[in-house]
Amino acid sequence: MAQQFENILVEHRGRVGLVTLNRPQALNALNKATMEEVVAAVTAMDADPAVGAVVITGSEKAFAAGADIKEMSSKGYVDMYAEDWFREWESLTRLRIPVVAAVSGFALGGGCELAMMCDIIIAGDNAKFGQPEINLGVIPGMGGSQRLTHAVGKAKAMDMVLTGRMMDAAEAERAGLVSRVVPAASVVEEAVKAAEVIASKSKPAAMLAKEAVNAAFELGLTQGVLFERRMFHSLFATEDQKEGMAAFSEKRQPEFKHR
Ligand SMILES: CC(C)=CC(=O)SCCNC(=O)CCNC(=O)[C@H](O)C(C)(C)COP(=O)(O)OP(=O)(O)OC[C@H]1O[C@@H](n2cnc3c(N)ncnc32)[C@H](O)[C@@H]1OP(=O)(O)O
Repeated sequence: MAQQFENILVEHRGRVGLVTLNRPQALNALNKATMEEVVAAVTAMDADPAVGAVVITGSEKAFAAGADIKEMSSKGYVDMYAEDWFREWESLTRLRIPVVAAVSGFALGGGCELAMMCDIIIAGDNAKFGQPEINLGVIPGMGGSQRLTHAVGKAKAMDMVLTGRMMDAAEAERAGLVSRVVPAASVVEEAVKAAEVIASKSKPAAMLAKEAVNAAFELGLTQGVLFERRMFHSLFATEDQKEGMAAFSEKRQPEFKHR
């Protein structure tokens, strides 16, 4: 049963939390109220032992067409700086459970940046990614210049950020921005299936796997490999490691307790 908020829908499908952006009149443009609702919903899911993974999605026409241009157009520098616009979004990058973005249609500006804050992007074949802020006389402000460059490299990131052009789903997959492309009509179903697979694993292992992969963006190779090894060692303190390895030897499926 979906719970309806002003700008989002929240539901739980087994161990998967599903957040659907729901501002169709503005192509899911990310105003402050939407942002607050998304952050509150996913933060609650992150803290819920019964949730093993989260899916964030939009509509078939738009995942999100960016930050809400109308909301910020009259702001001045002091407003933007003093209110530290977009700082709240950073909490999404501190979520410890895996997050899958199911992207159909437009994922532009803040919409593309929101998708890139997720751990996996599953794109519908109608998806269009872009950082068109240059057309508005500004630049990305929610991490786009950094995360896009990490994802697709300097050549494509410069092309997109400087020209404002959109990348379709096939190009985004070739460039390494998205993990999979599926028919647009089944993007949520496919993302939930992927999230269900993740949520069926040992939760401590999945959380540490996410932390280890993300460490590759922050640490050098030697430190990153050491970090991974220590995390690997730490999992031998879990019941799930005993269960996973016993299940292998006994030729059965593991029953993880997420402990
Ligand atoms: C995070 C940072 C730092 C910055 C940003 O994200 S800035 C925003 C970047 N995004 C954009 O520049 C995209 C803006 N939108 C478009 O270019 C177009 O809407 C479109 C290409 C995505 C779709 O065009 P289409 O003709 O199909 O639809 P529209 O009639 O243009 O839009 C429908 C409805 O939605 C409103 N809309 C769309 N995007 C935004 C937005 N980012 N902020 C506020 N409102 C938006 C659009 O105005 C229209 O509503 P009205 O008919 O009431 O004007």
